Amino acid sequence: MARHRRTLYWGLTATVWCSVAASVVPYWSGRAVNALERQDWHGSRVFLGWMLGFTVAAGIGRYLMRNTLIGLSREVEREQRESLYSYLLSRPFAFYERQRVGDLMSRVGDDVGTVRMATGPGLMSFLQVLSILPVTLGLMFHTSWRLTLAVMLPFSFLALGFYVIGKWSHMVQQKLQLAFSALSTFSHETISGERVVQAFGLEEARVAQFGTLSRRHAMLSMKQSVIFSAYAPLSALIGGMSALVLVSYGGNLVVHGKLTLGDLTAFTGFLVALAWPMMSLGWSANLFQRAKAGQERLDQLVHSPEPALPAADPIALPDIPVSLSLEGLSHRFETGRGLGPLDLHLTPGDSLAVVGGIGSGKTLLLQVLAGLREPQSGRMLVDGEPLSHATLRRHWAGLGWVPQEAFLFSDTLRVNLAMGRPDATEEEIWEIARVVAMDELIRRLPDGLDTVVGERGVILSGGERQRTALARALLRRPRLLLLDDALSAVDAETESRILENLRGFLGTSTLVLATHRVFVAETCARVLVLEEGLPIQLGSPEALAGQAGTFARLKRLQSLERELVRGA
Ligand SMILES: Nc1ncnc2c1ncn2[C@@H]1O[C@H](COP(=O)(O)OP(=O)(O)OP(=O)(O)O)[C@@H](O)[C@H]1O
Repeated sequence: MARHRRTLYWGLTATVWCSVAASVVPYWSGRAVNALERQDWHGSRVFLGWMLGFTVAAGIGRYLMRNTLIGLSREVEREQRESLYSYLLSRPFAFYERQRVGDLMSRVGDDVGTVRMATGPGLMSFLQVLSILPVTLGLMFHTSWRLTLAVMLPFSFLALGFYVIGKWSHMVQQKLQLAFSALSTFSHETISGERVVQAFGLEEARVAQFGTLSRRHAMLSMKQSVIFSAYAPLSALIGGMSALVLVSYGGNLVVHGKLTLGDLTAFTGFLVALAWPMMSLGWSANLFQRAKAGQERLDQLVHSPEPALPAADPIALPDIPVSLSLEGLSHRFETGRGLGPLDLHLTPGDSLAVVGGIGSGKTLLLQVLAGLREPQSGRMLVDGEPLSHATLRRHWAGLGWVPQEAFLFSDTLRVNLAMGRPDATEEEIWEIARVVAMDELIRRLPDGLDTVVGERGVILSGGERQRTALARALLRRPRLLLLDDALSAVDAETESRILENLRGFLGTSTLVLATHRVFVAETCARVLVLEEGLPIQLGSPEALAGQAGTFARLKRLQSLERELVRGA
């Protein structure tokens, strides 16, 4: 809000204007009644004129106040959402391993919304009370200090009531937001995995689980509504008590000639003018409690321990492939599984295949080489320089990384392909399409390169998505290409063709690929075999095939398998 001080001052000015004008109306109505009592027709008309004038002024002030303050809250909401969005995009890989998407969505959506309600309607009501109270109270004291003290006495209980209800509301709101986040996480997961849910007939169980979470959310919402609805009756009770005091004590003062009838009328107007702001004070206190709980959750999110990624500035890269060295590198999880310790050296233009069983650490190694995962011990040198926060963007600028799960955006094929090279020409795109053997496919698509591929590339098959992801990486002409089982969904024949094409296309780029297929590994100059995260064999495929060990065993098995397939 501090950034919008000027708008805030304008809003505050409009609020004061509106409140002062509204508070003064009863004063003129009192004077008009007194004039009528004296049968001073001219005076009463003048006073009624003033009344009308201030009512119009209050109306204009109210319009400006709402326009400025509610508009400001929408602006602050937009800024908060955008800054959260760019905050999220500047988080490293480790941050996302801890997060649940549904929870993030509920924070960026719901929690930001609670903050807006406080900075908009909440703040406006609060400012209205602050500005209306001194003027109205001043006029009331000026008219009769005895009656002012008497009618204001019940209002002191209101503050106590609001305090107790506010504390309770904050507690419930924290639980409510957690319940909403659980609901949102669960539904996001179910909808993302909808095919698995349906294929395994899990609908009923998921619906029942959703029902449990939804009931908890509904129960807490009801509780919050009950708390919220306590404000109005409490305010009405206190307001009623004040009116009772006004009629009994004020009437008594009029009877004994200590107060005029006009003053009593003015007091009624003052009480009406005070009633709404006093009632809305409870409402705005509740909004502040909700916003406090929401902002606490947003603060937790933006105080993550991981440092932000360095800014993505344009980088000029050397025109030669990368050299990489891993020295005593290790990354182990709490379970003891993981990678390393490992020493490895890759000269510029080297090609290495990483082979191993399920969970042997292939993906982890590629994530470390990609600079996505920081190793717990040891270090990685890129072109002889340790990879650090300062050199990370430089490393990424020359990197082509194709993960196991190809991720496509719900845009055209062209946008998905040219994501890392928006300036790529039509010829370049087609050249790459031929390398990854998808030129035929593109021609068959209804709008060719301009076909929209749907969410996560739903209109493409797994193998087609993988080839698109590979083409996207190749279009960048990377100095280092990392393929994490990137063609696992492509048939063996097409994979051989793509690898053949790749050899010609890549030229001297440094290549590391993780694979389960021996014939893929054989296209590389060297093979590293991992077991339980440890290197158990390293050498040329020919040398490893001649040694007794995992690689030779895998080669025998897979050759047999291929013979059988060919025979069939
Ligand atoms: N975020 C994580 N938290 C805990 N353990 C993990 C995490 N990521 C990976 N692991 C563990 O580290 C080990 C190596 O995982 P990795 O994904 O590198 O295997 P992989 O060789 O690529 O397997 P696959 O061939 O099945 O893809 C596995 O035992 C896995 O359970």
